[in-house]
Amino acid sequence: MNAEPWLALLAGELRRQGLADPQVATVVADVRAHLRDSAEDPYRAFGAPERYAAAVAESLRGPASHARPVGPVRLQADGITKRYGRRQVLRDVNLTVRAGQIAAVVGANGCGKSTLLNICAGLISPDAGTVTVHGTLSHSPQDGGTAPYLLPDEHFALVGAGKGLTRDRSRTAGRARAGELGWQDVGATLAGQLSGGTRQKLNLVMSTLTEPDVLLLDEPYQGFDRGAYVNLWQQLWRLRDDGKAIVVVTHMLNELDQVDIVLDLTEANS
Ligand SMILES: Nc1ncnc2c1ncn2[C@@H]1O[C@H](COP(=O)(O)OP(=O)(O)OP(=O)(O)O)[C@@H](O)[C@H]1O
Repeated sequence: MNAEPWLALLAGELRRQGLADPQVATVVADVRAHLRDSAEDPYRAFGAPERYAAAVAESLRGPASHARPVGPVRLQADGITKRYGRRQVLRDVNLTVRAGQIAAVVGANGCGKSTLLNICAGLISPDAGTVTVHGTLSHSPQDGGTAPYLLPDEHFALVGAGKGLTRDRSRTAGRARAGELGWQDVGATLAGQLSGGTRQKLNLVMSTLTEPDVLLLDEPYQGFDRGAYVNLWQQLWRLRDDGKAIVVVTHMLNELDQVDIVLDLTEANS
């Protein structure tokens, strides 16, 4: 659908909220890119423009004021630099996340968010810099990660087996996590035949099933409807309260006041 009328309303509301023109342009460009990539209806993805604008404005006014108890460092990325051929993607990026913290990695399309997550997950090497992980780690990539000819329960069993869980316990735990995301009818549909949003929920459940100390999530809400999106953040806040260190790549700026660290890679690389 044509998202431009919704984006025009958003821009007007952001200005009314007191954002400067460059900030408005950045927010609108990010949202436009997200809508283009996801092909989602803006009302479904972001809700009413005035409400989204109000939430973004509140996020940008400052980080969460409530002090939260945090634990030891779980993930430390120091001086991460990466180039692909001539293209410098990451330049001296630093990120420290402690137990009980959520870090949001934000920035324009192509600024290196997934690259940073892949480096933190150990999937690719940086040209310079180090990543130290204290504890177990799980990574939920932006796409892929599920096997099209396996059932959701079989995914749970495979992941659970890695942690020594029986098939039954894995299925029970997986279905419970799925239920928290509003996915109740985990049944006989192969992963390849699930809707995109439901497949993303499967990805997310697999990532959290083993109770990792560090959870890396790359745009985990893609294809989610509004209810599932809300459930996702509630699940992340619960995991944070349980002492997990979470890094989430997001284009959804309205939740930034609910995270502990914001790493803007567009700014970091400029
Ligand atoms: N294996 C690769 N080889 C060459 N270039 C790559 C490779 N992977 C990523 N890039 C490039 O590096 C840049 C950063 O990509 P990355 O996927 O990390 O960005 P991103 O911030 O996650 O983007 P988006 O918001 O669109 O998901 C892009 O220009 C991309 O084309």
